[in-house]
Amino acid sequence: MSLHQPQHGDPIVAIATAPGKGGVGVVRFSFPSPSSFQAFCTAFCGKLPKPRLATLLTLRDFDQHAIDEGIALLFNAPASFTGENVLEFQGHGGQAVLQGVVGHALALARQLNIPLRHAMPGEFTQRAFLNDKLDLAQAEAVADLIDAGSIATAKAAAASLSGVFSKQVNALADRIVHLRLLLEATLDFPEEEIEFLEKADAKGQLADILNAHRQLLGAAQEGVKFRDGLQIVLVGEPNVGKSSLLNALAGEEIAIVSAIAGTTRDRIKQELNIRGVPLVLVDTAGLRDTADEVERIGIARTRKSVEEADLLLILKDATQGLQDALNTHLELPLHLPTITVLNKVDLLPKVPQLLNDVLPVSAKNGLGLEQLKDAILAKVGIAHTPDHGFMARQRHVDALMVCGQHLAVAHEFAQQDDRILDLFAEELRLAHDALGEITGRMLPDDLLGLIFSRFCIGK
Ligand SMILES: Nc1nc2c(c(=O)[nH]1)N(C=O)[C@@H](CNc1ccc(C(=O)N[C@@H](CCC(=O)O)C(=O)O)cc1)CN2
Ligand SMILES: Nc1nc2c(ncn2[C@@H]2O[C@H](COP(=O)(O)OP(=O)(O)OP(=O)(O)O)[C@@H](O)[C@H]2O)c(=O)[nH]1
Repeated sequence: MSLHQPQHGDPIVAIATAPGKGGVGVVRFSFPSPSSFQAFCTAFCGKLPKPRLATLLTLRDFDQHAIDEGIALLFNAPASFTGENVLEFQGHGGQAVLQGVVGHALALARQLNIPLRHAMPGEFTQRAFLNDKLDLAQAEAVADLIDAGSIATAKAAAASLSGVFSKQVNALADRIVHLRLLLEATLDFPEEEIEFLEKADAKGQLADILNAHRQLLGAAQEGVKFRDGLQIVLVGEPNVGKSSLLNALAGEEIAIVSAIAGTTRDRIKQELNIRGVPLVLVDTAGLRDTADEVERIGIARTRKSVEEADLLLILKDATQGLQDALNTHLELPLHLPTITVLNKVDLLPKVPQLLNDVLPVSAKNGLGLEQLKDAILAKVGIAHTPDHGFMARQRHVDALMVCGQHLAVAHEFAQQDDRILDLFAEELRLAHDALGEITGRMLPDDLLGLIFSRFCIGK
């Protein structure tokens, strides 16, 4: 964070590629002012590169020593990612080289009296948002795409980035606006209001809106699961094969995220994905009493994830029979969907006929695992294949919930025939505003700032 308040009007620079070594690394600049952009590019590149044409050049410091050889790519406003004037330098992917490039750029800008500074996290995307290149849900999808831990999650985020989610939000908003306009027009002619509204089928329109809202909310809730991972709680006596099942489920599908250095790995939480849907398996064996302070914190967290769980997997040992009582000291939420899994059926002479919701598997030889995966996704209501879903955040679901509450009140008003049209209209306005929070049309600046500050630098 810089000491002074960052100005949206400053030119910014950042290394756009991930820290570490890579074949190629990219330094990206965004300039609001075309004149300082031209002055800077000419000095920095030795000549002004042609827009959108890869230009090979050697960057030199003030003593004419080479800093790096690379490719410059220039985009004039507004046809760029940020909507401003953008210069990219694609150099060699080492931190010393790239930091050298940035350092030289800052020194050169100082000499030219151009207030170039390091970009804050998310600032490039924030500018794209401010310049109407992306709406807020799309900008958030940029961060989610980068964070995606599986191809399926990445596809869902890419769908949101391309506007699949935003389009549906906007379509719903348009329908509400249409009805609002009708109501406003009617308000001016109170004598004819009832007849007028009946003719225009205001109730029918509202029913359609409620329907569209319900579908969008469902899809968004699914989208949140794509993003945050489904919480699955695994319970079972010692030795029934919890670890074995986990490994078997993980197989080659173990989440890419868990391999990223720096993501803290709870022993009792395992991230994996099933058919590309991210899951967090919470092993309740970790929920024992302990005097250890750190462990206690971990346990408190685990308890919380149990409370928020989407599914309970009860694992039993087939050689022990189904009868044994589940001895768990956990108070498990009763409303949780449950699947009982009978493990080690390979040890039985034949696979038993079982009731619904009890699945025979063998973690050892893989029997029943595909059915278990189907059952898990079905139980938690992931109906869409990742190819058709989009990614969403809890923030979006919350806004859709608020929208739904206002639509429900509007619906009640619509059932009454006396003079409450203005209340009906007001509820529609509030429903509409809630949708505006998703696309960023109705969000205060500080909240916007908070959302973008969670991006990585250079994004
Ligand atoms: N080198 C490079 N690769 C990148 C990015 C980048 O900024 N630089 N991106 C950064 O995230 C992503 C691509 N996103 C981009 C989105 C829009 C525009 C752009 O220039 N848009 C203009 C022109 C559109 C056109 O030519 O069709 C515009 O919207 O007006 C560029 C990149 C991933 N790859
Ligand atoms: N035959 C057979 N053995 C299994 C199967 N699954 C697990 N086992 C064996 O059962 C034993 C216990 O398995 P684990 O996966 O360690 O069980 P756990 O529930 O994680 O055990 P705790 O960590 O003690 O709670 C091991 O010897 C496994 O090889 C199975 O499907 N078939």
